[in-house]
Amino acid sequence: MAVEPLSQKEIEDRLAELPGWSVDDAGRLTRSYRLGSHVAAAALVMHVAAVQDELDHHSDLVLGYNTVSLSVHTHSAGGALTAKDFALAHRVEDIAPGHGGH
Ligand SMILES: C[C@H](O)[C@H](O)[C@H]1CNC2=NC(N)=NC(=O)C2=N1
Repeated sequence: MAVEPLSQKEIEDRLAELPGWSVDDAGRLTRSYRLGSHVAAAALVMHVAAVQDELDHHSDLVLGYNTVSLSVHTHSAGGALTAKDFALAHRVEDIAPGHGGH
């Protein structure tokens, strides 16, 4: 089933429920987390990767020094933001605190 682009209003409403997340200049949903160590950040990357495979929806996931950054849009919707991007963001929000991510 095709996934539809969200309207600007829908994006704004969904962003309001995701503190820390924003839409970047390229129109991608993005957030960076800070963690207690580089290994803790790497563990979060692995956990997010597993969630992304489960959802069959994948962000660009960047491991830095004690940081993890995600940006995501929906390739199959021509790079628009869709409900799939926000579903992934909520799942990441659920797991990040368990790794000390904030
Ligand atoms: C075949 C597979 O379902 C698709 O390529 C999936 C995989 N992960 C994806 N991730 C993202 N971000 N957008 C997509 O459209 C997408 N499509």
